[in-house]
Amino acid sequence: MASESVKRDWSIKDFEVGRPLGKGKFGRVYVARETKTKYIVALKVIFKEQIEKYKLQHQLKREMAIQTSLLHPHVLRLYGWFHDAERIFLILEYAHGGELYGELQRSGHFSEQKAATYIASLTHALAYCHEKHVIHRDIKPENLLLDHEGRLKIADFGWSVQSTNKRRTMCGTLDYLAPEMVENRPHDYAVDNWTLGVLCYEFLYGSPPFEADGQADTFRRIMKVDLAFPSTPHVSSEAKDLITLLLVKDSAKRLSREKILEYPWIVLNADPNLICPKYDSSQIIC
Ligand SMILES: Cc1nn(C)cc1-c1nc2c(-c3cnn(Cc4ccccc4)c3)c(Cl)cnc2[nH]1
Repeated sequence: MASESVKRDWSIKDFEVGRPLGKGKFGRVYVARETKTKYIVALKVIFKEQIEKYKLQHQLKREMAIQTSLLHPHVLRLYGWFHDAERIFLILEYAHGGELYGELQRSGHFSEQKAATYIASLTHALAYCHEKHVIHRDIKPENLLLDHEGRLKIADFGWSVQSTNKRRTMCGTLDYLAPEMVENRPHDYAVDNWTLGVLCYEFLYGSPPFEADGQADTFRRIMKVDLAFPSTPHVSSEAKDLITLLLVKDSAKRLSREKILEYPWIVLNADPNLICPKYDSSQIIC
């Protein structure tokens, strides 16, 4: 996709569209093959009518601008886009390994090695995003994909923002919300650190730490940081300590990205073969 990805006049004729991969509220994602190069991509099809109905033009433009600008091995690439009368097409990197959420549902929970590898991958990706003043704000297992070697890829920047000023107003989805987002207070990069704590817990126990029957109960549990660790032999006290250092109500006191990557449980368990701090100059960036 190297030279083609800078092509300005893509159309649906440039692709052989295959099976649907998933569906979101505003459209579906299909696997597709670029006809000339045979390059496999994911084609996200969004209906203009839906975007107009929910007044999401600005959010979609922001998602596209942000994801196009991000170049990191653990962030799904947005190679380009095009549109016709009814639809907008996003040409996305295809993640051959599918949705991490499906793997978590099938296995029930991950090993400490797999959980630490995914948390380290996410931390590198977030460090990169935060350097570019991007807060994802909606990291959850449903937005995480895997490549053919099992490397994690963050997808769907629909709720991310380019944060030039320090604090932002609220949005986001339930179980992964930091307290400052639940209270609709301005928030910054530290919300993604909280989410790393929620995800580490969910990777190891199979469900998020503040899960409850209704939204009000989940909100209350988040605000109280009502954190409990079921007794199980497959989760070490070191893992629980890391989660506890991330799920801190005061955002300024959450473990920093640098400290996460140096944390002994991460260093001991993460697989360096599946973690890419960044693209190096020798890698061909399509
Ligand atoms: C599923 C699946 N199974 N296998 C073997 C590969 C995949 C795969 N899926 C993707 C996908 C993919 C699919 N659905 N979704 C979820 C979604 C759908 C619509 C709007 C927003 C989010 C992402 C992508 Cl983008 C990019 N690459 C993908 N690869």
